[in-house]
Amino acid sequence: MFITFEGIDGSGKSTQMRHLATWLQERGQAVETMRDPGGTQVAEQVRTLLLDPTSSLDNRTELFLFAAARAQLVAERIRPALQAGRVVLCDRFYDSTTAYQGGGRNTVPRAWLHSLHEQTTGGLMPTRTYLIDVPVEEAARRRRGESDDRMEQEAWAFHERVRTTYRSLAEEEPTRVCCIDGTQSPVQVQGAIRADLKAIWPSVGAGTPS
Ligand SMILES: Nc1ncnc2c1ncn2[C@@H]1O[C@H](COP(=O)(O)OP(=O)(O)OP(=O)(O)O)[C@@H](O)[C@H]1O
Ligand SMILES: Cc1cn([C@H]2C[C@H](O)[C@@H](COP(=O)(O)O)O2)c(=O)[nH]c1=O
Repeated sequence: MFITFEGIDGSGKSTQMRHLATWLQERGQAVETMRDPGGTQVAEQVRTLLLDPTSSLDNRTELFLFAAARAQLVAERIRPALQAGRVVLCDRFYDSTTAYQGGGRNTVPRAWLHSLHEQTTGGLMPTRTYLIDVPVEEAARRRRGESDDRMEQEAWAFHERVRTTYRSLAEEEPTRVCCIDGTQSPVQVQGAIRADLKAIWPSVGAGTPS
């Protein structure tokens, strides 16, 4: 089972992934958590370059660096973990490229992004994706006081385009992308995620409740 968490910066997806990992582990599942970009030595180095506010990157360079980090993460960690029967939880994945480099920057057409993903990862897609949807204002409020990485310094309109693209992905792929109202309390958001997961994976809810 491969589950990803998506949303604009500050939406609360990392918080939700942490809580879901704990819940699954309490139910006896072998869980591996990771983040994209990152999760391997090489991909963490690429992440540092990508998110450094002083990095001046051409849009195409940025796209290829995200794709390179993901290729490494898939080869080194995600595929081996899935093959070993573990549950993989990943903070962001390919949908982030569609939303940020596609919707946000309009770097290259969507079909081109798909074929880059096919070539670099074999087209691996999550079983289920939780899109934590919050308005841009709310996400900015939640991020206040935290260090701003390069993408977070983008203009308001950029983040609006990213959010719009995410929401359209949820409409286009309702069997994979589950859009959750992220303005609710963390407990309520987690409840919605667990309810959805139990519906698509009934045996997971049968474990000892926390
Ligand atoms: N449902 C919520 N309501 C209010 N605050 C929240 C909620 N979920 C998370 N937060 C707070 O918002 C901030 C951002 O949360 P988190 O780090 O989980 O978001 P994120 O989407 O992973 O952010 P980023 O993409 O910037 O890493 C944290 O201070 C967190 O405690
Ligand atoms: C995978 C991926 C990520 N991004 C952006 C989205 C965020 O601004 C950062 C990652 O930071 P986070 O704290 O881990 O959320 O990178 C992107 O633009 N394209 C991608 O493919």
